[in-house]
Amino acid sequence: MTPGARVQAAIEVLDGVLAGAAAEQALTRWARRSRYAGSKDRAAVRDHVFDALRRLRSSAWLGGLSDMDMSQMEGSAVLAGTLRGQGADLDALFTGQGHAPAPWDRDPPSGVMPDSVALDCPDWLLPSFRDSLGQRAEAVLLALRDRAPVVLRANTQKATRDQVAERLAQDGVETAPHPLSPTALRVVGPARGLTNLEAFAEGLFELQDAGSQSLVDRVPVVPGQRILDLCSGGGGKALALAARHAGEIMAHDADPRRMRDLPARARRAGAGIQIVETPERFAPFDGVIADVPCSGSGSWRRAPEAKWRLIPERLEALTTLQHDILRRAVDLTNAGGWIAYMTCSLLRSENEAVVETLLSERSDLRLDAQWRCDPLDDADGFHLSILRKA
Ligand SMILES: C[S@@+](CC[C@H](N)C(=O)[O-])C[C@H]1O[C@@H](n2cnc3c(N)ncnc32)[C@H](O)[C@@H]1O
Repeated sequence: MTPGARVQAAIEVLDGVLAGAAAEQALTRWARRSRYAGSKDRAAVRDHVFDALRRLRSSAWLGGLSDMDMSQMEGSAVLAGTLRGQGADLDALFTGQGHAPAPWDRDPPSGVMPDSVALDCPDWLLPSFRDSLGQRAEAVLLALRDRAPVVLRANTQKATRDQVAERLAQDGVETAPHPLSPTALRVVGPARGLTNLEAFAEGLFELQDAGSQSLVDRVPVVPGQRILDLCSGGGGKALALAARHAGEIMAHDADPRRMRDLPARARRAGAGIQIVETPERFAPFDGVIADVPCSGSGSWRRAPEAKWRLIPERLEALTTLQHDILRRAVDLTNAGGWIAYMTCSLLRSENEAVVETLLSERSDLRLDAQWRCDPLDDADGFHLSILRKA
């Protein structure tokens, strides 16, 4: 495909996303009906779509649209604005020749771009970001407009981080140690096809953000403890814990389908993780990880459409669920045990506020530690509170 044809394909995918389709599904559907597209074409179209979604509001503005709801935007204007923001030569891409889009001549609106447009933040969320992050808020919002780094977790159950780095180097993948975790390796340069490597099949590494690894590093587990991962999903946290904990680890999720990859991942990693349907039957636990569902605002670089789909009612419902799950985690923990409350959110209302409410309700709990990171640490945004039950 020519560069212009890739842009046109991305515009069509974006139009679907703006009309309400999930980005991954819209991309898959396009790839299915575009058998002529090779892997480089698919990667280029994907990059265009995700670059545009990370900077949706400012791109629409730069493409000549006034500030408007995403459902009213046109993919062509959004992508023209994204490319304009990247300094691309629009005349060379929007040629109207072959499969390339028609020439683009709309200028950005006159006047100053409003703050929330320039920061690519929904209006209603900007005060919460400022309240949650203080002086870091604007820099973090700007960082959320860029691509996330690709970071691996060396599976230290099988090899040291240096050995994994060396093995990857032999396969042409250059990495550098990430300062946030002793298991984290940041991929330097192109990062496609990592999961096709033999080193991956052998369980030498997993893809996992450095912040996520650092959360698990900070869990106060001691040898022999019996641990529950209450919201296990694909098992990212449970697998990271298993690499450093020789003790029983159980995994649960309200939606068992979310755990379907966990047995294969655990086998590959050489980890023993038991999936349990009713954790209460095995309670009490020495430690419970509650990696609760959240806005995902800390990982909007990886799932940028979530930023635009979040609405106040959904955030409120999530906060209620977070309270409920944390209460359950406390009930599942034995006296003297710990609860690790985790989110990939940057918002106080999902993090400190949830923990403060619980502490005000329960006199048998104390807060042992709190930690957070954000994209300015070269990681996704995460929160961790370690609670101890008396
Ligand atoms: C942030 S994700 C977990 C990510 C996972 N721990 C990892 O590191 O890969 C949150 C998970 O919580 C699950 N969940 C939602 N409501 C729940 C509930 N009431 N109890 C337990 N799990 C729940 C969701 O299905 C989702 O898989």
